[in-house]
This record gives sequence, structure tokens and C-alpha cells, in this order.
Amino acid sequence: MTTPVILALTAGEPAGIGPELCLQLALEPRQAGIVVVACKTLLADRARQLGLAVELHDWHPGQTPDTRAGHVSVRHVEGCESIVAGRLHAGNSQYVLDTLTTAARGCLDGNFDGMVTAPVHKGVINEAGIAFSGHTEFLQELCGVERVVMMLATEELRVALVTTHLPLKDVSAAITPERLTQVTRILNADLKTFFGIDQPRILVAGLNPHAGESGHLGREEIDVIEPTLDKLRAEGIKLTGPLPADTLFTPHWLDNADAVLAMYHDQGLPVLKFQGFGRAVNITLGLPIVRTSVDHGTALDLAGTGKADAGSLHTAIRVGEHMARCRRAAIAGESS
Ligand SMILES: NC(=O)c1ccc[n+]([C@@H]2O[C@H](COP(=O)([O-])OP(=O)(O)OC[C@H]3O[C@@H](n4cnc5c(N)ncnc54)[C@H](O)[C@@H]3O)[C@@H](O)[C@H]2O)c1
Ligand SMILES: N[C@H](C(=O)O)[C@H](O)COP(=O)(O)O
Repeated sequence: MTTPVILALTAGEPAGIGPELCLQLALEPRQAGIVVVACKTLLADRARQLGLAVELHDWHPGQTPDTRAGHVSVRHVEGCESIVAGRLHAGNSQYVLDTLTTAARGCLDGNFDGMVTAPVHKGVINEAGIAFSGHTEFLQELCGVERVVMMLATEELRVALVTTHLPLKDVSAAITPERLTQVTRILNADLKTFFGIDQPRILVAGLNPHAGESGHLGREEIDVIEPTLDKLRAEGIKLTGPLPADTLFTPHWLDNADAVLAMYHDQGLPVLKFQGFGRAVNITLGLPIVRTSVDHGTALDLAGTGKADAGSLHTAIRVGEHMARCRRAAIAGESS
């Protein structure tokens, strides 16, 4: 019998839907051991507000998480100053980041096999005076790696990004040969490791309308993207592009591809979310730990109502568990 996977689940922004999604999940029996990383008072209060019969149990490293329906193991984190659903409070920001640090360090120390994150609110963390652009960048820094890749996925479509959370005006300068090379190599390697694809086929979008129209609508394709893709092809990576982004997301191309590499956040993610919002997963590739997340934000308008859909959280946990098993297998293979 294989040892059960233990995943840390951070509850995210206290004013958002994250805490109640974690509690909804706890109403069901689970295969994976889930440890919710959050303030226990916040969880107890939200359970009371929504009339959810969930028992909270303190969890400490080394213990087996409770997987029974109606029970949840909690790694308590101090510092949550306000627990009002729907109302942001900048004083909670350090607490939110502490939940991420606790989960990530627990993964690095071997206490967790991976981490799954409920949504945080980037704006309120910045209002607290803490520069924060997303979990992706935060975990990259915490884990001390030069490059990571954001990829969102449904059963039918995978979209990875060359650039993530930055103003649109800065995107062009950020698409350098070095970044494109690192991102493509990580995507190619992790599609093999975690998705069992021997020779991934990756479609690469151009940056400009019509992929630059032979240089008449922008030169990034000619100056940066095409030469970089040629070098990567010489390494054996199967790349098609740069393709015009407006027609890339059609069956003609997608039917023969394993992933799309988009140049920036709102070139790729609106298509993915149109296709599968509510059942997609957000994965950070290239980290030394497994990290998956929901495809949605804090939904302050729904917080405390019990109406939030847990579909994406289910996907994030299922994919996180699968990736954790793949990582175990990869490590076992290396050491044998
Ligand atoms: N993984 C993350 O941490 C993550 C992801 C996306 C956005 N965010 C952050 O969330 C905040 C709010 O972002 P936004 O308003 O653009 O997006 P949002 O996803 O919070 O909300 C967009 C719309 O989708 C609805 N919605 C979201 N999740 C839902 C769910 N589970 N069930 C039913 N309906 C749902 C909301 O009610 C809203 O109408 C921002 O600060 C953003 O940066 C965080
Ligand atoms: N870009 C993500 C999305 O649109 O779903 C979201 O902002 C979360 O990003 P992080 O995982 O970096 O927080």
C-alpha cells in the first residue's frame, strides 16, 4: 500500500470565499490527507455562520490528518485580526502571507507532499505596504529559484504564460530570449514529469496582432521569439509558432497539441477561463515543491453566503495529489 499524500491547504484571504470552500471540502471524506493552514477562530466562525457541522482538530507535523467527513485537521496560524466575510482588512495581510510561508516551508521540510492555495487578495496585501504580485512570484522567491511558470489547465486545455503579473506596458521588455528559453524548458520538462507526455507538443503564441504581420505590426516575433524557438527546437523541444493568438485557440491547432504557451496573462487566461472557469487548476511549474491553486479569486460578493462553487478547489486537490505522487516517483527513480 502506498503512503497517503498529505497536502497543506491554505485558506487564503479571510474576507473571501477561501475559508468556506475549505470547510465545504471537509464535509466530504477524502483520499488525500488535507491540513488546512489558517486561523482556527476564522474557520470556526465561518462554519457557525454557514451552519456547517465541521469539527476542527489541531494538527502538528508528523501527525496523520483526519480524513473523515465532517472533520478537518488544522495547522493554526496566528495574526488574523478580522474575520468578517466580505470586508477586507489590511491588518490581515501578514497573516495571509504567514499561511503561505507555513505551507511552503512544510513542503520543503517534508511535512507536506504539496500545497494547494485558496485565493488571496493581491490589492489588500499591497495596501498593507507589502509588495506582492501573486502566489507564483512569492513562492518563486521563497523557494529561491530563478524562474517558475504559471500554467492553468482543464481536462481539455493547458495554457502556460511567459509573463505573469505585470502591467501590460512592461510585457514586451520582459519577453527576453533568456526568459522565453527558461519558461519553455520548464514547461516541456514538467509536462513530461507530471502529465506523462513523452514528447510534449507546444503551441507558442506571438505577442502582436497576427504575430507581428511580418514585422509590420511589431518586431518581437522576428527579433526575439522566432530565433529563441529555433534554438529550443534544436534541443529537441516540439514547438509550433509563433502563431497569431486570435486563431491559435481553435481545434485546427489545439487538436494536435498538449499545451499553449501564451506571452502574457490576458492573452491566455481569458480563453482558458471561458472554456473551463470553475473546474480548472492553476499550477506553478518549476518549483522544488508541488503547488496547485483554484482558478478563481476571492469573490468577496459571495463570501459568507455559502453559494461559492468548490469545483475548482476539487480539481486543485486532485491535481495536487497526482503531482505529489509523480514527484515521489521521480525522486524514487533518481535514488534507485
Ligand atoms: N489564486 C488566487 O489567489 C487568485 C486568483 C484569481 C484572482 N485572485 C484575486 O482575487 C481578487 C478578486 O478578483 P476578481 O474579482 O477579478 O475575480 P474573482 O474570481 O474573485 O471573481 C470574478 C467573478 O467570479 C465569481 N466567482 C469567483 N469564484 C467563484 C466560485 N468559486 N463560485 C462561484 N462564483 C465565483 C465572483 O462572484 C465574481 O462574480 C483579486 O485581488 C485577484 O487578484 C486571486
Ligand atoms: N493569475 C491567476 C488567475 O488569474 O487565476 C491568479 O491571479 C493567481 O495567481 P497566483 O497563483 O500567482 O496567486
